[in-house]
Amino acid sequence: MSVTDAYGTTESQNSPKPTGPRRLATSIRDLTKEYVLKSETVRALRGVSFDVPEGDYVAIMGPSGSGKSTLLNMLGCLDKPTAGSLCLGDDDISKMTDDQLADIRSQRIGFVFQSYNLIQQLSVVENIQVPLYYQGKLGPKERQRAIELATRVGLGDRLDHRPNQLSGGQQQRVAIARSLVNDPFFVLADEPTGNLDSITTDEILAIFDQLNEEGRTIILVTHEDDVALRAKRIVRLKDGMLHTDEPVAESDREAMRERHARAVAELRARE
Ligand SMILES: Nc1ncnc2c1ncn2[C@@H]1O[C@H](COP(=O)(O)OP(=O)(O)OP(=O)(O)O)[C@@H](O)[C@H]1O
Repeated sequence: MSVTDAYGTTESQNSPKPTGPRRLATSIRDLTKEYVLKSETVRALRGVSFDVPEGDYVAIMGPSGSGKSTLLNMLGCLDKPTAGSLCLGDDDISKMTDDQLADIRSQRIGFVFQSYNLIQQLSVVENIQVPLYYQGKLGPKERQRAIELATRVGLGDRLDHRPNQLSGGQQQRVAIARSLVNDPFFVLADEPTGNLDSITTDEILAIFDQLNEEGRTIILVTHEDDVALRAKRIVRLKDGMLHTDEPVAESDREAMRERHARAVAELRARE
């Protein structure tokens, strides 16, 4: 299946990005998801609509049961909506076959999970290459790209280490590098700092800041206000509906970055 962008052009990994109006990384319209159980139907999403332009940095929040994981599953092409649409470029995932969903999931979505989800038997470089493996792309060029990404996230001196020889923060860096290897529509991060201490959380959020400054689109699910306030925009779900969708003022983002940096400096001084 070819993957086309919002202008109908087929994208390749290195295709130059056209200038002009901002393209959409994803467009969500009246997204509805119902789970049919024996005795009841759970309406997990009830008509959610919003767009994510390329280069945006969105935090998705909401109380337990509000539909965040359900939305994340669809953004990650792990599940299809009951009604409504979710477009990645011009492709609506609700119209895709399971095979097409699997292709787009492995080729154009970058996942970062709370629990890193690395393969213990593989080295840092090999873990970063895993999404390419599923496309049969494992030549020297791809290995070089994985090495560059490892170096990019500060693991240039850990290329042959296994996950169990790395700290939690280093493992999450591997996961971030892996998420970028396919030049994804967006990086989809599910509570990426949930298992990390505050120093490491700040380091990981700094990597996201940097990636976003370079134009990467980031969609992140979090329960933590401090993490959400590093994003450019916060979408809140409530009872399966979009409750609020608000930009984060640059001054608030900067204040949060400074607060994190101060906290890290204080912790380091105590060590
Ligand atoms: N596979 C499923 N079958 C039936 N109901 C489900 C299923 N998955 C989720 N739900 C229900 O859909 C609603 C939304 O769940 P979801 O997991 O998306 O919420 P959430 O915001 O991610 O919650 P949390 O923050 O606790 O992870 C809940 O009422 C949940 O019980």
